[in-house]
Amino acid sequence: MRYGSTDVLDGVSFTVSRGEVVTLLGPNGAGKTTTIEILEGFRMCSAGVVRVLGADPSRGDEHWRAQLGIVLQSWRDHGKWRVRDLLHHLGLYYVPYSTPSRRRPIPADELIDMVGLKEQSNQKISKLSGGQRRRLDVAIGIVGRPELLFLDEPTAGLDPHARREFHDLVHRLADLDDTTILLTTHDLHEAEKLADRILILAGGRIVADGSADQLARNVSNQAEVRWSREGEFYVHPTDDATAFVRELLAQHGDKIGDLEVRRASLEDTYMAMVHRIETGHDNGAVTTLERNPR
Ligand SMILES: Nc1ncnc2c1ncn2[C@@H]1O[C@H](COP(=O)(O)OP(=O)(O)OP(=O)(O)O)[C@@H](O)[C@H]1O
Repeated sequence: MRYGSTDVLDGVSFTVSRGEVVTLLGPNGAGKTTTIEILEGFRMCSAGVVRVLGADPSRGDEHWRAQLGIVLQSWRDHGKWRVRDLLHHLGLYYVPYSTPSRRRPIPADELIDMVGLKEQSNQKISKLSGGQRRRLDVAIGIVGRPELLFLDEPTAGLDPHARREFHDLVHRLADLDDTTILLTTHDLHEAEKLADRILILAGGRIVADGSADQLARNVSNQAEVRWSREGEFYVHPTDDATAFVRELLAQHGDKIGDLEVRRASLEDTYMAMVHRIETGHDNGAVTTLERNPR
């Protein structure tokens, strides 16, 4: 993908299966929004082939568009509308696309309940707080019970409680409605919690593709074993934590306490991979690993 004479995406290639929750991570300016906008049909790519639900997004018709849910990074419209009225009104667009297996739209009151806006349902949108506005954005994104949902930094501005509720909602959409979800976030804990699969975009290309656990193991196979014995605390790095712990217990049995095995976190992995790209120590290969069953 090229803006003017600058290539911002180059050779980005991935497939997402139905019902999968995929998180796109990457530093500011890596091209996450550009990627999502191409998939949504909002931006034409300058080269390459893109298929979303079987269609070229730049030529997607109304029927194709009705299968998608989109939550953009930010938008500020409909200030004079009241929450319930807007959701009801937007829902009407999806009525012709309802099927026996996928009832469309989600009724406004059910939706309001799902995103935790019951107390604000009759409030004007211009009066909502930033976090409440974000919940409304998510409600607008899912009103048509989408097959495929794009979420661009959906939890920016949400408090911890709202964030947790949003995570439950994502799991519910994926598990109960078999919704395929592609989201971007800068919150690595969130990525780890939500994603079946993580794609890391850096330097205009995908540098890693796998579950959080698999990515961590790829960066470092070493685990850290921590324990206490007779009031002393110990730490030992090892490539085979299971064998080490077995031996430790065989030698010291009941005297071992506070046993912990720690692996590299997603943050360690992410930092290492992005650092490799930014310092030019990358070999150009994509780290592709198995997927994580939810
Ligand atoms: N309309 C545009 N015209 C020219 N360049 C653009 C345009 N939109 C984005 N870019 C550039 O393309 C690159 C990728 O931007 P993009 O918004 O896709 O990144 P991002 O990964 O979503 O970033 P962030 O995490 O900051 O949201 C950046 O270098 C940006 O400056």
